[in-house]
Amino acid sequence: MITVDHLTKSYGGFRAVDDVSFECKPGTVTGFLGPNGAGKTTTMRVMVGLTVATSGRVTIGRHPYSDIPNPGRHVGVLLDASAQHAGRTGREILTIGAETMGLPRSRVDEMLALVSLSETEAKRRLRNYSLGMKQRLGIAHALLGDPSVLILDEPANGLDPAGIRWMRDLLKGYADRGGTVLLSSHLLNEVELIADEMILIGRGRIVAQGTKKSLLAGAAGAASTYVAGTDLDALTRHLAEAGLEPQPMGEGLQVQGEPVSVGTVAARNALVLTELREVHGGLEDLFFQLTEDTQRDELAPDGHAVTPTTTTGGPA
Ligand SMILES: Nc1ncnc2c1ncn2[C@@H]1O[C@H](COP(=O)(O)OP(=O)(O)OP(=O)(O)O)[C@@H](O)[C@H]1O
Repeated sequence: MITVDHLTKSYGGFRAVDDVSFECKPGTVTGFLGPNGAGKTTTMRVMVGLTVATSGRVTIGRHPYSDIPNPGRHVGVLLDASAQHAGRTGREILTIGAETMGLPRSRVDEMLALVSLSETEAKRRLRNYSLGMKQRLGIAHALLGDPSVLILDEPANGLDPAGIRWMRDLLKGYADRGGTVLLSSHLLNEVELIADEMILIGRGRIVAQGTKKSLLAGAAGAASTYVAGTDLDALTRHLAEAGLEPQPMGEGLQVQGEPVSVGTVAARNALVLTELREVHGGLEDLFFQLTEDTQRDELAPDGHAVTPTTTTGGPA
């Protein structure tokens, strides 16, 4: 169980994470979603003791990460797949991790097999790894100590579609065996497929959280209708008169209203329809809806991005 309790992290006067609270439960994959700069990495860095919180706290299994002896045996962490010595081979990186945690060498071979890195690839130096290979190695490193909690920052970054499917199955299997997974992403459709629970963050604050179903159910106005017919001009006119705001979409129209309202307008005016279906905004639409006023980068009148005032000196 990961518990984030009223966590705030400020850099100077700028709040990168602003009073954030949530829990990640055993047996579930929690997706931590937000646009660039929303505060995901900062939250995860505080979780694993790399950044000191300004206020609030994070515990993993009721203990702060820094109090956990031999933490790699309890918490698997992947924050930056490139943050390893570029001159070491994949096998060397895993071997050092195994030695540090007091694990047998055989664990290295097991992990290489699990993430499908071949013997030849394992002998290559990290600087010659592709991004996807680095991610696989990072996941192997996170799983090395057979932890019960996984904290992964953008683990799908750089994976090809087959790699994403592989990771999805891996993490789902891990959660099904009782593991706790927190993974961040700004690519919502990836997380949508993996996560049981979602936490949406924008500008350092949580804007929504819950299961995918409950989030979509709570999204006002997410559903609209797609309609096409033999006389699109007449259809557009009658739908507009009925206040249904038709907009061209593909071969037909997208309408703000239920299919039954659209069908009724068509029937009253003897219009032939060739298609009529509800259009659901996915999680992505919901995400944009919820974060549209929390986008971190605003444009100055001259078109240059205005970035918040931050301080970078001193310990993070
Ligand atoms: N050491 C630091 N000093 C000053 N500002 C920082 C520092 N670390 C992070 N920030 C700022 O905090 C905000 C949150 O950054 P963070 O890396 O947590 O975002 P993120 O949600 O992980 O974004 P991304 O999806 O781009 O990785 C950003 O505006 C960032 O510039």
